Amino acid sequence: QTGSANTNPSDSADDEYITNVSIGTPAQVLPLDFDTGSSDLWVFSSETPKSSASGHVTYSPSKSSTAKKLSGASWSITYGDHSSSSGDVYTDKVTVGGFSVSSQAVESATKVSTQFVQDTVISGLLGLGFDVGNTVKPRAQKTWFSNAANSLAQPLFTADLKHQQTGSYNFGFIDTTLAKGPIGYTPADGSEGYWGFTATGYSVGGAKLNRNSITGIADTGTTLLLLDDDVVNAYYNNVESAQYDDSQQGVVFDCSEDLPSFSFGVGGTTITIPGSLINLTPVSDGSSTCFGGLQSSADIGINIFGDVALKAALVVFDLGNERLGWAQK
Ligand SMILES: N#Cc1c(N)n[nH]c1N1CCCC1
Repeated sequence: QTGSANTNPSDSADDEYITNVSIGTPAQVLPLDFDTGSSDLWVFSSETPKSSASGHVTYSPSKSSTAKKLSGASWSITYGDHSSSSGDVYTDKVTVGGFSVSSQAVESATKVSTQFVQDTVISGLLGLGFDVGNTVKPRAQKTWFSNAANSLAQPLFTADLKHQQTGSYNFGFIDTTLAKGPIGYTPADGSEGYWGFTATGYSVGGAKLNRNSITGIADTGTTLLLLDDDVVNAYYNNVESAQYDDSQQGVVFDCSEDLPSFSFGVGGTTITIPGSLINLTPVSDGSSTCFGGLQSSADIGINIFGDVALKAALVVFDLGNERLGWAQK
């Protein structure tokens, strides 16, 4: 068995990607942010304060004949950007791309932070990280993918995110026609709950890859490519107008710049991010100053291959073999 779901950028900056998920009986369809960097499936619900839920599609367990309260269970999560949410837990049928998990932990939000209240295009997150990262207490719950894995044709999923176009999350199969190059596989470290891996080197503007390895995570829930300062500087030294903008909290440059590509080696293959994907968006509507898609990870303490990097590749999240596959597209 397999599943295939379309995913769409939330706005003109590809800030996040929205995927519809069916929860309960009859189906309640919620737009969720699929996040390989976390491991909770949580939603805005009938239990979310009305003022916070305004503008959001919500899940009502009382309207689902298959919903069951998970007695005594609670959850609370804080993300790296300091956004947070918490609440209680139900189990219900959850269908993604036509594949159903009959009893999935659906974490209902009784509290959500301002960032989520304001982000009305999503109704929550579907974590695709490792189960060790799940925040439900007293007993951690499995992710939707973890519950699905044994019934899928293969215990893997792929992410095909695109710039300003519809992409896909496929479950249980690899559609190699989505890629232009071979899939390079490398071991994945799930011990922290993330999909950790090591790139073997990098280069700017089509030069030969160096041998400076980069260890980081493949994270669909992060917009940017966040790397060490020495890598960021090596890149922007090639961008004449690049400067650090305190108010924007990042490197900006003239939108008219012809940006170099950024390449990294992984699993014996090379993934090249075209410069166009690194010109993320004007700092404000109509501005001729643009914000960089490559920024420093120094304040985070972990390198994050977020959507800017993922948009250049077909990425295979292979749980069965504890490995990540990257293919140029
Ligand atoms: N910060 C952060 C973060 C991350 N590294 N992966 N997913 C994240 N979020 C999902 C929703 C809010 C933040």
